[in-house]
Amino acid sequence: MAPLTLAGIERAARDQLSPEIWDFVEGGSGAERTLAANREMFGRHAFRPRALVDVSVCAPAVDLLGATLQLPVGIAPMAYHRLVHPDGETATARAAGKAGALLVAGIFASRTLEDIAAAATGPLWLQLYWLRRREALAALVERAEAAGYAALLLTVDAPRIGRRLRDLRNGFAVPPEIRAVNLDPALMAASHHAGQGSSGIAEHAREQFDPTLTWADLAWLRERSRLPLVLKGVLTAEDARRAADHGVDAVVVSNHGGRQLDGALPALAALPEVVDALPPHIPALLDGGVRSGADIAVALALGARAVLVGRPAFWGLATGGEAGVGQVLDLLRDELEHTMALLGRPSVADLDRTALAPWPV
Ligand SMILES: Cc1cc2nc3c(=O)[nH]c(=O)nc-3n(C[C@H](O)[C@H](O)[C@H](O)COP(=O)(O)O)c2cc1C
Ligand SMILES: CCCCCCC(=O)C(=O)O
Repeated sequence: MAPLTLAGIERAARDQLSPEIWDFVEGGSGAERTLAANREMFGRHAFRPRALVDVSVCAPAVDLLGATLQLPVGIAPMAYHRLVHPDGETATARAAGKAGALLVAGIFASRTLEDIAAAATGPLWLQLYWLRRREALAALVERAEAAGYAALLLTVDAPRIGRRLRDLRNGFAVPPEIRAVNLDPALMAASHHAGQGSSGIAEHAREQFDPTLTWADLAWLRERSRLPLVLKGVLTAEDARRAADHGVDAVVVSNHGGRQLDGALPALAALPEVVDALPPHIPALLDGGVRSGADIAVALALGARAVLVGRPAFWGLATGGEAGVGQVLDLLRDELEHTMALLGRPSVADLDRTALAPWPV
């Protein structure tokens, strides 16, 4: 029987992957408090269902930066999809397109930006880290525009890589046959070697990520591209207001899936203050701990325009390539429509804070 929950797909994925890769995917930073809290926050909300509403048609479609998503879900940017399946990002792109979901390809994609774009049939964004070598960034932006990417997403919660104890203990390094093919190999050398008590990921970031990045630098990126700009890693009202002041087009409320600052606010807890601080024309997305359609309904009710899922996409990819990612997205769609029907809120516009109450303790 096909898995009935994402947890079933997660269990199957664990059997497919080596312990080191499993730890890299699943792990968080420090004591993994934020990783756990991302999930726990969803359990703090109860639904307030309304009766006698016509729910014969439940429509989860939303508009996002000029595109329609049939499913208010995107696949979060993740490095190296080929770590978990030989087809890598092109399989993910095909599955996202079929499901009407967004794909955010990562700067450390293991397939070329052009191959990913050719496989994509839905909205496609490119994620960037701010590298010290700005000319490498500029070249990527130019390629992304030419290949038809619809937005640039800049990750702003990683001036350095979080202390991921599992990776440090495992001495995790990216296997030599898996490459960030869109970047000069010389830039990526450190990611393939783990020093004593370190990981290749941490070494690479120390060498290549620019920790001097500030709000003033966003103008440099704006000058190089007319694509909408999305900031990922906003957790406070203060930063949401600054993002709006700097003309950002959308933000992702995210703590990087608990992989960066351990002890940072759970993403769902930060969502209302960010939404309330943004002007209505700037949408907020949320990622971190979304594992079911009911979770998506909670996030939308708290004001997210859409959610991103990270690890679940890798579970699907590991277990079945394109079909596996499709299974994850189809499950999320079925569960979301089911929740909307039983909640008496048949469209996304009906999902607002009146749909929720604090879970009674
Ligand atoms: C294996 C893995 C690789 C990731 N790589 C990136 C990346 O390259 N850039 C980035 O902005 N976020 C990266 N993330 C974070 C995700 O974009 C996202 O914020 C997080 O996975 C959401 O939490 P979830 O996994 O609980 O859904 C990565 C996450 C994982 C699990
Ligand atoms: C080798 C480059 C660093 C990849 C970092 C990927 C990432 O953001 C993650 O959370 O892992």
